[in-house]
Amino acid sequence: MRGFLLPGSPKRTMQTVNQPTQNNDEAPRERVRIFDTTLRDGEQAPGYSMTRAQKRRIAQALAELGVDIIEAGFAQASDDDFAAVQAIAGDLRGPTVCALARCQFGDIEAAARALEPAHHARIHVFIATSPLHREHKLGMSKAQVIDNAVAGVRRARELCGDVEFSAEDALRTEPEFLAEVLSAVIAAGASTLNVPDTVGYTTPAEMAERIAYLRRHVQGIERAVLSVHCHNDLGMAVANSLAAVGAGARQVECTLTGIGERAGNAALEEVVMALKTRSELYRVDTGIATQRLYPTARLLTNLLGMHLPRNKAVVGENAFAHEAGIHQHGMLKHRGTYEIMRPEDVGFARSQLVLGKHSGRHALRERLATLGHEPDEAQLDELFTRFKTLADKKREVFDNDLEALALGRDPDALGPWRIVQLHTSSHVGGMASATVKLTHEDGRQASEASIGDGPVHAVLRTIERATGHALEIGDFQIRSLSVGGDAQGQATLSVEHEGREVRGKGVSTDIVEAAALAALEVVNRIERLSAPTRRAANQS
Ligand SMILES: CC(=O)SCCNC(=O)CCNC(=O)[C@H](O)C(C)(C)COP(=O)(O)OP(=O)(O)OC[C@H]1O[C@@H](n2cnc3c(N)ncnc32)[C@H](O)[C@@H]1OP(=O)(O)O
Ligand SMILES: CC(C)C(=O)C(=O)O
Ligand SMILES: [Mg+2]
Repeated sequence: MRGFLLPGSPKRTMQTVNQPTQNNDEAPRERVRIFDTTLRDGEQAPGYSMTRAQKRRIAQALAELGVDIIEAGFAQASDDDFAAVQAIAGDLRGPTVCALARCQFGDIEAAARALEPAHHARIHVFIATSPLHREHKLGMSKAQVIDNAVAGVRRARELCGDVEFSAEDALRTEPEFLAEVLSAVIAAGASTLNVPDTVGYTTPAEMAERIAYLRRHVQGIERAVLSVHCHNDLGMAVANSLAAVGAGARQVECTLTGIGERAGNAALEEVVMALKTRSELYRVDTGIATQRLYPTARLLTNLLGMHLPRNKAVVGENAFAHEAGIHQHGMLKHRGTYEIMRPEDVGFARSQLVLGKHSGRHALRERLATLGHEPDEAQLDELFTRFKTLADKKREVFDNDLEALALGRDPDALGPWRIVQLHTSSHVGGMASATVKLTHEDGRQASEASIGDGPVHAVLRTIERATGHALEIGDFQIRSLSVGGDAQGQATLSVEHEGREVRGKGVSTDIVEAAALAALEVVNRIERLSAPTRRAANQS
């Protein structure tokens, strides 16, 4: 992990910053249920299909996160989706496990069968209510939609005590008709009424108005929980969900990192942290263990092989990282100047002050001090000039670079090791092998060969053997810097060495070569860092 821990007690600081202006902490808060549909609506989007084993692992993590309801799948969709719902229902004790079904008895009965092992089960039946869907998709009149909805809910209630009903495309449905459908399904036994903005069409003001309208006009609404399910086609899924909560909705349907149909669903972590951070406005609680948000999001993205944008709210790599000098100066004085949440509260270890070309002297001095260097003003000025020149070239300046600067060495120096030859071969279903020939600036040559689980693994092992440095890898990432057949791949590698982090970067059109260059940069940094110690040892 790059960056550094800011001084002072974070808890005390942030409490001061986020002092709610008109908060009456004595007043009882209502609970908003978090209904997670990562495994159903999230999975429905192209590219996010999951295996049964992956779904079980994510369901377990969602349970640990503290979600109230997990929509595990659509049992009628396929044998594997059925089996996934069934397995998750058997695995979990805490949260309610839910399965989606059309208003068709076959779907509802499949959902009930799959949910049999569940401690707490919910069948979620839906039918579209908007004119567009009624006329063009279902070919049903208003009366037929109501009949199907009521029959579906009744059948579900015969099989399960907890039934949710969704009026698909509710926000483009005539409000009076929507209220009529919802009144009918409450009478038929639904205890949760979901109001989906299926195509992400609504706005926060409109959503608040619709929820308020339903609270006034749906008969029996006091016996049911009103829920929202917002899509993000216009980027307003979270804002619309919050507006619904503000107007009285007490269940929010959402997905981790916002994956879902088209532009996705409301992102769970954003909804939860908005409710928590602005609790003086919403005055509700969720049962989410917010410290698990980042690890759970990481698990999902790793399992799906997805890449989150660095600026993703709450769980993105930059969510608590600061590079600009003015911000870093503010952060060093008081974290609240540029952070509205505590990184620890969402599962990050700490805030990061990343040193780059936008950084200033305050952050440079602070970082040098934590590395054991305390330059006077004139030395700092000189180091600062050299730091800016380096930052212009490198974009991000690591601790190793700063130490080299402080010790008067050239942080850009290559070597001592260089690659002379690199050869790898691999085939599907078998081991990979690598052969590497290296030269050292002291004249040594080293040639080694190794096998590994893949070509990158084989290359890293070969470099370890050739240079004699065991690399304890903390983090390894490969990302594409451009697109097309000749795209450049960038490998970044971070290694634990004698209690500190050493990082290396390699860029090539061949990702195996990029990984080799990154590993060699780490080895070279380790050797350059230990050079004075070695010299001193040789002299004594
Ligand atoms: C907004 C949402 O996210 S809704 C959930 C969407 N999720 C999915 O569709 C994923 C799972 N779906 C599937 O695996 C398949 O679509 C199945 C197995 C459910 C159905 O497959 P098929 O029988 O081949 O039907 P297909 O998907 O092509 O068409 C949908 C049918 O369901 C009907 N239908 C759609 N919604 C509903 C509903 N809520 N209640 C009753 N019938 C419905 C449609 O009118 C159409 O009927 P038709 O076959 O008589 O014309
Ligand atoms: C099935 C319903 C809840 C849905 O996903 C939607 O309308 O977006
Ligand atoms: Mg949806």
